[in-house]
Amino acid sequence: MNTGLRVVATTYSILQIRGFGGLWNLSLLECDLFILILDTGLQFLKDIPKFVKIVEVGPRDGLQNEKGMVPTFVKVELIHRLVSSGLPVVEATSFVSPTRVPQLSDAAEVMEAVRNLEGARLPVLTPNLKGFRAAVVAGAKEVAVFASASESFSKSNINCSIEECLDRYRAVTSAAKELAIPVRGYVSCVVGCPTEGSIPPSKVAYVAKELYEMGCFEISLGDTIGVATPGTVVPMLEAVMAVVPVDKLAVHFHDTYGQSLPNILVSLQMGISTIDSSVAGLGGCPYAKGASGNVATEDVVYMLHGLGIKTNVDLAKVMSAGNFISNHLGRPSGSKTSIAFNQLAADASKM
Ligand SMILES: CC(C)(COP(=O)([O-])OP(=O)([O-])OC[C@H]1O[C@@H](n2cnc3c(N)ncnc32)[C@H](O)[C@@H]1OP(=O)([O-])[O-])[C@@H](O)C(=O)NCCC(=O)NCCSC(=O)C[C@@](C)(O)CC(=O)[O-]
Repeated sequence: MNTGLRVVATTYSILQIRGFGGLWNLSLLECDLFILILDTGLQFLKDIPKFVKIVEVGPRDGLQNEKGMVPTFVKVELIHRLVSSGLPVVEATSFVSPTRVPQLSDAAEVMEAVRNLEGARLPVLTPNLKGFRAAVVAGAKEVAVFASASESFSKSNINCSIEECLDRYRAVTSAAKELAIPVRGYVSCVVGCPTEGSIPPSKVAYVAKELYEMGCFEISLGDTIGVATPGTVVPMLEAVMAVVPVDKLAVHFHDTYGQSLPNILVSLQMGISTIDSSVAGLGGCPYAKGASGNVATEDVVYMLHGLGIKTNVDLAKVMSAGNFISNHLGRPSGSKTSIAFNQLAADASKM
C-alpha cells in the first residue's frame, strides 16, 4: 500500500514524518507500529475491534492458586488499584467451598469491603445457589458461573457432570434474573483437558450455547491449561461463533506455552472484543495440574494499544498494581511488559 508517507528527519528517539496533510513527530516505538500498521498490516488488521473490554481476573483466578494466604486487606487494596487504572471489570473473588479453595475463604469480607466501589463492575464466581445467595448477601451485583467442556474436569473442579452443572446453573440464572443480577458464563478446557487431552470444538459449542440460552450475558472461553495455539483456537471459535453471537464471547487464555498473545491476536481478527487477563500474569487453577498463570494484563494492554485499539486502561497504573501484588508475593511480575519498563526505570535511575 502506498501511503505517501515521507521520512523528513530523525533524531536519537524521534522520527519526523510528513503525510496525511501534516508533519508528525513520532517516538521510534510509535513509528515502528504506525508504519507496520499502515504499510503492511492494514490488510490483516483492518477488521479488528476499535475498542476492547478487558476483564481483569487477577484477584480471583490470579490469587486462587496461591499457597500462602494473602491477607484480605491486600486483596482489597489490589482491587482498588485495578479499578483506579480504568479496568471496566475486575473479578473480585469466589463464593466456593472454602475447603476446596482456602485462599478465597474471605470472599464475603472482600466483597463487603469493595461493594460500594465505583468505576468498575466487580463480578464474583458462584458454583451453585448456595454461593449465589452468599454473594448477594455480601453485596455482589454481578456473578459468574463456570462449566467445562471436559467431563473429567467438571468432575474434579466442581464435583458433578456437565449436565448436572448446567442444571445447577439454570437454578442460579433463574434466581439471578429475579434480582436483575447479570450472570457471566465460563467454559473451561475449550481446547485441551489435563486428563482427556484434546477437546472437540463441538463440545465447547454445546456448553457455550446452553449457558447462553439459560441467560448468561457473556460466555468466556477458557484455555484452562494454556495448551491452545492459533491453530486450535480458530476451529474452536468458528464452532462457538456458529451458535453464540461473537459480541457475546470473551477469550480467557493461560500462558503455559507462551501462546496467549498470538491466540488473542487471532481472536481479535475473528471479531472477539472481550479479553480476560490477570495482572502480573498471576493465576492457575487448583484443579488443573500444570496450568500456569493467565496472560498478563499489562502485556495485553501493551499489545492492544500498539494495535491502536482503545481500552480506557492506564498501563502505568496497571503496572503499579502488578508491582504491588508481586512485591507482596515476593516474586517478580509475570508480565514481560512490566519487567521491561521496570528495567528501563532502574537503568534510568542509575544515569
Ligand atoms: C462446587 C462445589 C461447592 C461442590 O461441592 P461438593 O464437594 O460437591 O460438595 P457439596 O455440594 O456436598 O458441599 C460440600 C461442602 O461445601 C459446602 N458448600 C457447597 N457449596 C458452597 C459454596 N458455594 N460456598 C461455600 N460452601 C459451599 C457445603 O455446605 C458442604 O459443607 P459441609 O456441610 O461439609 O460443611 C465445590 O466443588 C467447589 O467449591 N468447587 C470450586 C472449585 C473452584 O473454585 N475451582 C476454581 C475456579 S474454576 C477456574 O478457575 C476456571 C476458570 C473459571 O478460571 C476458567 C478457565 O481458566 O478455564
